[in-house]
Amino acid sequence: MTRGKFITIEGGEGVGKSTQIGRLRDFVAGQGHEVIVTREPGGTRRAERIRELLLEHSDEAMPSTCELLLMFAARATHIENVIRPALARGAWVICDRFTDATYAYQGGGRNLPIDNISTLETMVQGTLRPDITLLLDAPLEVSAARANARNAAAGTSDRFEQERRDFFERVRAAYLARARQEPERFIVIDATQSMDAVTAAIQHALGERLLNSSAS
Ligand SMILES: Nc1ncnc2c1ncn2[C@@H]1O[C@H](COP(=O)(O)OP(=O)(O)O)[C@@H](O)[C@H]1O
Ligand SMILES: Cc1cn([C@H]2C[C@H](O)[C@@H](COP(=O)(O)OP(=O)(O)O)O2)c(=O)[nH]c1=O
Repeated sequence: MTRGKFITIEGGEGVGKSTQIGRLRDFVAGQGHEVIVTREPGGTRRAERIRELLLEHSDEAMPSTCELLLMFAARATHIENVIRPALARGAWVICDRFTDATYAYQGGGRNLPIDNISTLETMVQGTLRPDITLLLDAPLEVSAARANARNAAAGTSDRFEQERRDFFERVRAAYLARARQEPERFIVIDATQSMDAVTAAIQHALGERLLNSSAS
C-alpha cells in the first residue's frame, strides 16, 4: 500500500485556513483518495482536552515552556492515533496547523529557542514531516479584520487572539522565513485574494507538486 500524503495548512488567524480546508478535502477526494481532515492542537479526544487548556483564558499565567510542551504533548497522541495510521493505510491527511505553527508562534511569537523546538520535533515525530505545507499569507490588517469579524459573529476569542500586534508580526515573519528555508515543501499563497482565487492557486500548486508525482 502506498503511503498517503501529509498536507498541512498554515498561516495567521483569519487568513482563511478553515475555509480552504473544506474545499481542499473535496478536491483531493475528487482525485480518488481517502482523505482525513484534522487539526492541531487537537485531533484526538485527549489532544482536544489539551487544546482547551491551551486556548482558555485563565488567571494562572501560562509559561511559554508549558505552552510549548503542551503543543507537543497534544501532537504526540495525534500522530500516534490519527496521522500515522491514516498515512499507513494510504489516506491523505490534511491538517489545520502542525509543527510550523510551533516554530512560528512559540519560536517567533514567544521567542523560545529554536533548538528546543527542533529537539522536541525529533523526539515526538521522528522523521515524520509534511509532504507539502500550504502557507496562506496576508498582511495583519487583512487577517486581523477577517478574524475579528468571525469572532464578533461567534462572540468568542481565544488566549492567542488576545496577543498584541507585534506578536503576530513576528509569527508572520517566522512563517515566511521557514518557507524560504524549505521552498520544496512550502507553497506560499497570497491570501488577500478572493476565496475562489486562493482555492484555484492551491489546486494549481498541488496539481503541479503532488498529484502528478503520485500518478507516476
Ligand atoms: N479569501 C477571502 N476573502 C475574504 N474573506 C475570507 C477569505 N477567506 C476566508 N474569509 C473569511 O474570513 C474569516 C476567517 O476565515 P477562516 O477560514 O475561519 O480563517 P482561519 O481558519 O485561517 O482562521 C471567515 O469569516 C471567512 O468567511
Ligand atoms: C498547532 C499550534 C497552534 N498554535 C496556536 C495558533 C492559534 O492561535 C491557536 C489555535 O489554532 P486555530 O484554531 O487553528 O486558530 P485560528 O483558526 O484562529 O487560526 O493555537 C500555536 O501557538 N502553536 C502550535 O504549534
